[in-house]
Amino acid sequence: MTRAISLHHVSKRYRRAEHAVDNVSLNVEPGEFLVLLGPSGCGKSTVLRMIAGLEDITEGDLYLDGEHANDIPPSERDMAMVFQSFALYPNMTIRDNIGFPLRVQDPHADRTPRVEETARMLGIGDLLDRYPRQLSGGERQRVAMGRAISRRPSAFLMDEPLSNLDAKLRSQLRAEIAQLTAELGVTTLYVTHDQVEAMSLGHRVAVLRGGVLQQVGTPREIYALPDNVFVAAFVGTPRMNLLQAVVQAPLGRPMSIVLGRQRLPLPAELSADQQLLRIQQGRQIIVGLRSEAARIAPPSQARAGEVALTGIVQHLDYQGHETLVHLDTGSTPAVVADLESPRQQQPGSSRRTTGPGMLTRIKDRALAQIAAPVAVLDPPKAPRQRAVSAGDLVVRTGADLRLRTGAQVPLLVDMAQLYFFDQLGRRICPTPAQVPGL
Ligand SMILES: Nc1ncnc2c1ncn2[C@@H]1O[C@H](COP(=O)(O)OP(=O)(O)OP(=O)(O)O)[C@@H](O)[C@H]1O
Repeated sequence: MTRAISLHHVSKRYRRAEHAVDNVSLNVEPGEFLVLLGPSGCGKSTVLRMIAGLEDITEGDLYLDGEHANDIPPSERDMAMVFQSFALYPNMTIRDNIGFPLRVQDPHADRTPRVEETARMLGIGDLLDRYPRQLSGGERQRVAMGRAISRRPSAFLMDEPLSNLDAKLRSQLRAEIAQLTAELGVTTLYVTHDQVEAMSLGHRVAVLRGGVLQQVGTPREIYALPDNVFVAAFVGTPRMNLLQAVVQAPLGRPMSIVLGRQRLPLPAELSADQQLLRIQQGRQIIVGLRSEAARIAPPSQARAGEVALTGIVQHLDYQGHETLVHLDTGSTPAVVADLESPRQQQPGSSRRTTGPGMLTRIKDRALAQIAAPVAVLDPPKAPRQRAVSAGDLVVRTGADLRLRTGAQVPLLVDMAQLYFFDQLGRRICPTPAQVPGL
């Protein structure tokens, strides 16, 4: 049997500390693979542990198959957890490790068929008589998985099970986990801070920040229609470029988006989506563009819907099959609070910042209005003193394009691929109707 798991306005506070999990509501369908994604400390493990019954729920309700489950003891929830650390019994063989939950369930039952079938599914059938110390990290994590699945629980709760493994093994085991859980058809909640893992594994992904659920959707929805700048910046590699901008909508003249010292003209005939920007006239907004939304090419090669900018090459990030070009276009990146690895400014940068006091005040004010997104913008008309920077825009090019740092290059931006977010970081457009194939 596989379970439906439902959280209704669930919060967790550890003693008097602030919320580790704040008013999370989430439905996981039977047989679904749902990934909880977010930076370190955002409350992912706490959500998982509350579902497992290892943590009390401070407020709100948990339902398992529709039954109120806040007070059901962990042993009666019929769930199996897999942790980051393998935690195998060192003095037991692999056979006994995998069979251990079955022994607890029924000491007299013949465990052999189930243990051998489980080991076969995980490709460790030939390791059953070894001890954990005689296995590699990947093999040990397979055994840990085997122990979780041997008694066929109704749900798997996996807490960063692959994070101790090297990249190659991680990607191999990721594929195996996807296959295995699909084969077993068991509801799975999987915690990770790795967006690549989340996007490749989850039927749906739930993004958390600071204990607050930001967005739940299929990987495609999360990538194509991020609800706010946090999700936009957290999902996708390289990170979405997020630039501070101002909307100019003069009466009787075409609208444009001012990005520092350059501007993006909008067509005279605005799409329904672009009309939504009109009410932002004169306000600061955030423009988001993924690195594939702009290309290095002269205005003469512009296709319909592309507009020209220029940038100065700051840094070339050679990736083998492509190069990521870091450019300075004279605009100012928006700061997204709580991102694990915000884009660093290079040493020597003397760009004016708002300072920690100001940042905190703006952030607090934003949080007071909405519990979710926070973007921090420079105050309007802040004098900009720019020196060396890591650039404000990253663009992909073919690896064979020869560029040198310091050179000015022409850019073409595909206006159809832009995202616009309001001052608090909430998406204004595109609207779902504008994104085909979702
Ligand atoms: N037992 C505890 N007592 C007090 N605070 C705790 C406890 N466990 C977790 N926290 C706090 O709750 C918040 C959420 O922690 P949690 O472990 O759920 O985050 P996470 O997203 O899983 O992080 P990571 O990816 O680093 O494991 C953090 O601020 C953490 O310090």
